[in-house]
Amino acid sequence: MAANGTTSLPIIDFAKIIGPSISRSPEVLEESELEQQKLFQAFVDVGFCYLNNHSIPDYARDNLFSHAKRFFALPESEKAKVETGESKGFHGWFSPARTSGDSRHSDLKEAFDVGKENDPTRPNQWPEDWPEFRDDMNFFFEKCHEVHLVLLRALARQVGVDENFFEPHVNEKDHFFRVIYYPETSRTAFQDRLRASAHTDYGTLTLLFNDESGGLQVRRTDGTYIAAPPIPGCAIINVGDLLSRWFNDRLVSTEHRVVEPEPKTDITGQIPAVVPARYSIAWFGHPNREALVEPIDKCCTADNPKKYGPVYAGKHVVERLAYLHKKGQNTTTWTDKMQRGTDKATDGPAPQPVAAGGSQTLQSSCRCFNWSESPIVQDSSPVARPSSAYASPASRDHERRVQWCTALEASLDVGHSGTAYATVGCHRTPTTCVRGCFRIRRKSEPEPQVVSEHSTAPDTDASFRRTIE
Ligand SMILES: O=C(O)CCC(=O)C(=O)O
Ligand SMILES: [Fe+2]
Repeated sequence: MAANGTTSLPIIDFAKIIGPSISRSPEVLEESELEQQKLFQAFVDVGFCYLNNHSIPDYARDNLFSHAKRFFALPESEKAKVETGESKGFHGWFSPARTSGDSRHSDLKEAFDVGKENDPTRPNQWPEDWPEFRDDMNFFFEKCHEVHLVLLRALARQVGVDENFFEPHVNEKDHFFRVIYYPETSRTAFQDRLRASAHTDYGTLTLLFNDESGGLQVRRTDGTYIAAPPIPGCAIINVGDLLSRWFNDRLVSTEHRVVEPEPKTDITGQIPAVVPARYSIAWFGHPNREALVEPIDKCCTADNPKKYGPVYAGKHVVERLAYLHKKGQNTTTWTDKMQRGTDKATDGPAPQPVAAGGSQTLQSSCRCFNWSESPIVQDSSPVARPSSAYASPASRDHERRVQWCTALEASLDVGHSGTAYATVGCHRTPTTCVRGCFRIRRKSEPEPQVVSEHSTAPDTDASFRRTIE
């Protein structure tokens, strides 16, 4: 399935958009306004564009490509030291094994994923003794955040809302940043598999930086794909599902994929049997985990009535990441099953009942934080666990506990507001609570019930039962 067709994605000039930050002459203002309209229209028409003069230095991109080459060339045993997973906050090395949900069709790739640095709820995992890798990724991460903010402001203006509308919803920088490696592969492998199967991105805007290999394709509304080859100096920007939802689908979150690059003959005139490796850098802008994403009123009209209810960004993203990790990298199944438009639910099933007593039976859909470990989501299986598994060392102080509760709420309950609850809790005061789990209730639920034999005192600390609006 070779990539073919020429691109018709619009090229947007970022320098024009930010022109008024340098000069407020009428020409510059007008040029900026026109370019912002062009950006908006590109996202209405195809959900993708090239961004020229994006202000992120070439050296920063090149540094990341160099790190990526070195990282992915490490022995598996080294990469495995920072392997990702749900319990690792989805940060770290995404191994080829993780793409083998169905090895006949799984993607031909691996990746290295990080979020913002110093996130207590989802710490990044970095390879040892390699501070430049960390620093260069973090630098790039911040630059992308800035560019993305400018673009969001431009988009907000186009629908007549305050240009800072999105800012408070993305200021936590809960973004997802990945360098991707598509190994050298035989051409025949592409008969059954792609480098990245068709998917939409999850968040606000994605900033994509490709090497020269090619192979990215973007789906048009008529179902055909067009090639989006790299253009020197340009990033590729596309709309994610949550931004599309905010705009009530006026902006489209478009399926895309990475296929076999256009075959090139070698000096003997033959098409080589092997396709060289490909690298790319993908920065996925995400709303804050607690952001409630709901169509902007101005985008809901008689012609385009409101299509979605509110959804927590964290829920959307975490569920999709979990799905990706469980099923392998081939996300087509998700796209089929949870196509935007059918994934409208805002509330999931009621919280699972939990057995009280010396051991807690956790339903498969429940998740639990383990207080004795760093505050990251733990998968819990439907097995009885001794309550000691959740015992929190008494030495942990109140502040840490509150921080942990907030983290839990943000990345677990909000992240799984439809399906997963931290169910068991001691609702005693933080100073006397000796257990690591507690229950977060949604506003629609009754007051938390005391379910543990430890919970004889009333819950007096609001931080333990912050209501999810
Ligand atoms: O590598 C690419 O060009 C595209 C990657 C992509 O679409 C993704 O990871 O979401
Ligand atoms: Fe993508």
